[in-house]
Amino acid sequence: MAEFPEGSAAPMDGGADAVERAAEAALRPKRLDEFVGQPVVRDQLSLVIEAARNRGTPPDHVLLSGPPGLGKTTLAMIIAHESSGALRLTSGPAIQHAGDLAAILSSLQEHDVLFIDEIHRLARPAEEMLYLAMEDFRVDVVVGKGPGATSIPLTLPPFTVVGATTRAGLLPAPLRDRFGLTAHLEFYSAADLEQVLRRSAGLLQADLGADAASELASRSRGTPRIANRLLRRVQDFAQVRGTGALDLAAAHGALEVFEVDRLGLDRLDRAVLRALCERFAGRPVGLSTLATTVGEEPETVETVAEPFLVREGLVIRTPRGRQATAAAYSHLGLEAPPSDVLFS
Ligand SMILES: Nc1ncnc2c1ncn2[C@@H]1O[C@H](COP(=O)(O)OP(=O)(O)OP(=O)(O)O)[C@@H](O)[C@H]1O
Repeated sequence: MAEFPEGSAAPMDGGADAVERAAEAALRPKRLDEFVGQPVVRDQLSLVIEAARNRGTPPDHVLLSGPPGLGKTTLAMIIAHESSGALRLTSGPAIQHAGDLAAILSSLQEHDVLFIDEIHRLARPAEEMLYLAMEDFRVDVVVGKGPGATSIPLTLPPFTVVGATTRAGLLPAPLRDRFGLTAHLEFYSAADLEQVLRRSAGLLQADLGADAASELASRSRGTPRIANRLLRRVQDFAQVRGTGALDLAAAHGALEVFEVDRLGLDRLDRAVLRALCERFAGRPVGLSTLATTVGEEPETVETVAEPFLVREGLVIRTPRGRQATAAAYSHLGLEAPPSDVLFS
């Protein structure tokens, strides 16, 4: 299991390199009152954390769901910070065997916050071990093999599990039920993203123009991670090809170089839309066929591209598959097929 100093990055984004991750970590809010937007989730967490603090117990287990880059890891770090616990990070795919989880659980200290990213990908035996640990603060450690194996019950100190998932629907009900608080993170409004950008520019000691902030906010796919990345690309552009100022011209220049379109869609988003509109001519398409067409994993299409395209009304999910809407055609500058094809 990886342990990271508070505020450092989790090993969460296969595509981001170490430099990007370090830059991301530097911009992470450390306290709940620095966390922008998501007022419902913030309010719920603040209540749970304060009540636990008053009781002298760790906060109840928390499940965070939502698309990538909306702040799940950041919130886990904040929960640890606000409840004066140490943060321990791991992920569902990193736990291959129940023994891996037993080792992690048996090393926990009182008030630790155990963050399990992609918790929907935990193997079944580990999942069952986690039920017991979350409910009774107990783990059965198996010693030896075969008929001579014995199980030694181990009492764990009180701790908090923060689970993160992009696919809450895949979590088995018994695991979901062990979380005292389930919070869903929504895409951010442009106004919230402007605030994220202003805060990040302040930390980077960069003077971000108001119109540049507003332009970047509206092109960040409702996602703070993307807003922060765009900000850094605007800094690059301003430094190399601009006047040094983070103004609207530098924002437009960077957005063009990095092929971010009017709605903030990126290469994968547009590939999905093009496949639905051109290749499949507006007919419903199954997820795996769509993923193969754009050369991505089905899970990536479903969790990374699709939620925003659906929110923007460019794609709809029907029982027969994914379908482009008339707005998708219009966004790509294509003529939409007759409505009896589009909504057949
Ligand atoms: N509400 C927020 N206010 C300010 N910054 C935020 C907020 N949410 C996220 N960020 C910033 O966005 C970046 C990505 O956030 P984070 O890593 O927590 O997302 P995530 O949901 O855990 O993503 P993933 O599912 O890919 O692991 C971080 O650098 C963080 O600083």
